[in-house]
Amino acid sequence: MKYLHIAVGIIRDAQQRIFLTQRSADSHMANKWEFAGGKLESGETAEQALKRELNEEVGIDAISFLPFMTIEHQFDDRHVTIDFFIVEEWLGEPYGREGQPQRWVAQSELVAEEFPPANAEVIARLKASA
Ligand SMILES: Nc1nc2c([nH]c(=O)n2[C@@H]2O[C@H](COP(=O)(O)OP(=O)(O)OP(=O)(O)O)[C@@H](O)[C@H]2O)c(=O)[nH]1
Ligand SMILES: [Mg+2]
Repeated sequence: MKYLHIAVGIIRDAQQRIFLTQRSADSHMANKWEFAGGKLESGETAEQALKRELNEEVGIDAISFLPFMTIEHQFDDRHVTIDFFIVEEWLGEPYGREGQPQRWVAQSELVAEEFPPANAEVIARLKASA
């Protein structure tokens, strides 16, 4: 069993829209929509990994972010711990820097089934507070 620690950013603009990217066809949870982020490298804190991943994947420099929730999820082949952060201040304009499809969605219109199952509780909480 693989144990992964992941940091992801829920990038939210002033109109309460959230920036999503689509996972590639050959990745775990292929074609699902996601919040940008990825695995902590050795020696990194979740905050450091978040900043690095947001720069690599969506081309922004995160200026301020707050912990939103931490989820543990058991997939068939891996156990993940995901630290979700709300990101509301950044430099640059987010885009799919690795060529991945992107879109902005109103927080109230997020659809849980479009994301990996590990995200269910996060989506429910975001919609409840929209
Ligand atoms: N980035 C991201 N990963 C998620 C989310 N929800 C979720 O279950 N995951 C899972 O968490 C893991 C994150 O890995 P990743 O593929 O983004 O990691 P990474 O950017 O370091 O990728 P790499 O090692 O392929 O370069 C995957 O198993 C992915 O399916 C989410 O909202 N965002
Ligand atoms: Mg990633």
